[in-house]
Amino acid sequence: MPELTSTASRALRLGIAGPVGTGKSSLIATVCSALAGELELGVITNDIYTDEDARFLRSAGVLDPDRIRAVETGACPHTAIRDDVTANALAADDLEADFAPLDLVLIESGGDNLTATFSPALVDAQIFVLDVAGGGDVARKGGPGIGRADLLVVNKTDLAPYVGVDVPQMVADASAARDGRPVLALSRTDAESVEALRAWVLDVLAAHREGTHTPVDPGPMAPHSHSHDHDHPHTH
Ligand SMILES: Nc1nc2c(ncn2[C@@H]2O[C@H](COP(=O)(O)OP(=O)(O)OP(=O)(O)O)[C@@H](O)[C@H]2O)c(=O)[nH]1
Repeated sequence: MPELTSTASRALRLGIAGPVGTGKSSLIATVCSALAGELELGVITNDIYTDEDARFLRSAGVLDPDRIRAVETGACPHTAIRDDVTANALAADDLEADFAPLDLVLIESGGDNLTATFSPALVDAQIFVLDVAGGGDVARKGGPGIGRADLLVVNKTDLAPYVGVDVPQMVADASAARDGRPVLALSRTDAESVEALRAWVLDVLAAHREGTHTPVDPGPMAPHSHSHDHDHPHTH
């Protein structure tokens, strides 16, 4: 049985979760562009049956393609980040062994559900990503990731005028749902917001290294069913 790396000595493991299409892969590309000059980075993607997200990130040219690994999760992508994290933990350990010493490993969830969260056994901190195109109301509806992820990102703010969303109101609603935990309005086209994301990541990394950062469990996802798995439709 391979020995898992101790949390004290290893890279910060940062999970990125959120519904399909909210911009998780793009956010990872943005973080890599912003930090690749100063940190040693690795990326793990989770897809149901493909390595599509890993291929997108490799083609983005923001990181050595060998530092981007794909975990194919099968029918329940949230299981691999929450219930049995072995495949992801081993992929992170492999990346760290191959490119030692790494500072930061970003892990993208498969993201088929509004309430998917990472286990604190896999990641030290997690970002939950919403976008303005999903509507201003979604932040108010809550859920474990929206309520208790270490950072909530309201993404694609450049699209707000086109979808009729009031970004300050959406951020205020999200902040209220989070009891003051941080909320960041982000667009990859807004340099100031990208700088704020970079600063947040560096703050968490500094706390991780000092041993003052405590991983938090946002809580389990809501009961749900999988209709996309035609051979084995199921609820859990
Ligand atoms: N306008 C705008 N579009 C964005 C931004 N970030 C991402 N997108 C676009 O949103 C779409 C989805 O982005 P992805 O990064 O693939 O989203 P994802 O959450 O990784 O998607 P899945 O992996 O399918 O769950 C793509 O067309 C991106 O180009 C942004 O800041 N502004």
